[in-house]
Amino acid sequence: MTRSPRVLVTGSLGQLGTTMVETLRAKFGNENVVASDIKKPAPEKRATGPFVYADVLNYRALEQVVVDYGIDWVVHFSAILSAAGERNPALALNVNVNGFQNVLELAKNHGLRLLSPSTMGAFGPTTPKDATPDLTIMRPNTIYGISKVHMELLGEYYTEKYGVDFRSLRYPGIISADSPPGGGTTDYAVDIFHAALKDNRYACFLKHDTRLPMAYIDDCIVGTMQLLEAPQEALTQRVYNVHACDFSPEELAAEIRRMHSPDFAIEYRPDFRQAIADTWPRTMADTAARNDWGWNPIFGTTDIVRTMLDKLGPTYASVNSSPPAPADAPAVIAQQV
Ligand SMILES: NC(=O)C1=CN([C@@H]2O[C@H](COP(=O)(O)OP(=O)(O)OC[C@H]3O[C@@H](n4cnc5c(N)ncnc54)[C@H](O)[C@@H]3O)[C@@H](O)[C@H]2O)C=CC1
Ligand SMILES: CC(=O)[C@H](N)C(=O)O
Repeated sequence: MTRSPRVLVTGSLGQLGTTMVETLRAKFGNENVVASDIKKPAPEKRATGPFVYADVLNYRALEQVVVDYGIDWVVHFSAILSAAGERNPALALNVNVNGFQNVLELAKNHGLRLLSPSTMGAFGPTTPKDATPDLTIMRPNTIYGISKVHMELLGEYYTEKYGVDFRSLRYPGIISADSPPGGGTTDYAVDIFHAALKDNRYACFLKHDTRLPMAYIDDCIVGTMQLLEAPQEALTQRVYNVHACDFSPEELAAEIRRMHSPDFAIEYRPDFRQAIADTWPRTMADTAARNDWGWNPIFGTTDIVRTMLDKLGPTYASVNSSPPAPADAPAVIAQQV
């Protein structure tokens, strides 16, 4: 392909889609990246390039976008995450299974490259928890995990049977200051920064010692671009573990105390998300991703904490220094963060 690929991003208004669209547009040109979701974009997002309202459950609507815009590649980010999925398993099953099947059929029928991320949540309680390999026991007990195993296997099947260029990475929890998380078990690792800067205290929904794999958004997006652009012949498998760092809530809180405030207070009130986290790996082995297409994350826990505090700090500094809002004014925090 000599011209820039034309890329469709589903779920473009979610936590990862927001940054992925910006990155793709910077690389391939605004007009070559079509953002889509079932929400209304803010005017500033709409201004940077094409946006279409498209439900991934509607095959014809997706196909029309592919035909109208001459799409070559699809980055499929529409999904219902782990905690939201346990709240509404029927919705998660529908979006994650039927939505993915639609996108996969589209890739088959129109010769598209398809990147659809998986997750550490595709592993389950009987999976080895440390240095979890790419190939191991996968018997998740969340609807999110079950739907992602289905996605991985079906993608591989379409590659084998129909030659679809399907690619996937099993992300750890992703931490970003730029867009809010969408209903996952690792959301605490974003929420904690907002709470630290706003109130200097946080009530964590996971236990103090729950160690999970994590990555900063910049590493996540760089790695996703690397896999998306890798030559077919470099890929020895279709689905890759990626790991950047791992920590527990108490370790994260200690770093926040060190870098932000020694008085930062955290209490632990585990809820239903603890049972989900308990089934996930503590660390993942990602040698194949490093060897095949150059996965090489640079943000460790300390870097993440410093970056999150630096990026979010100014917003809260201005909020905290504002005069008290009148009782009937809308919440400033909700508007700005
Ligand atoms: N954020 C994270 O920590 C991780 C994310 N992932 C995966 O990365 C992908 C993106 O995740 P996030 O951006 O965090 O999710 P998110 O929940 O922030 O965004 C998902 C987007 O999908 C859209 N969506 C939902 N139903 C739809 C439908 N029927 N049609 C079209 N769009 C629909 C939502 O409106 C939302 O904007 C997902 O596949 C997720 O499983 C995997 C591991 C970690
Ligand atoms: C790890 C994920 O897939 C996501 N962040 C979630 O917690 O559901």
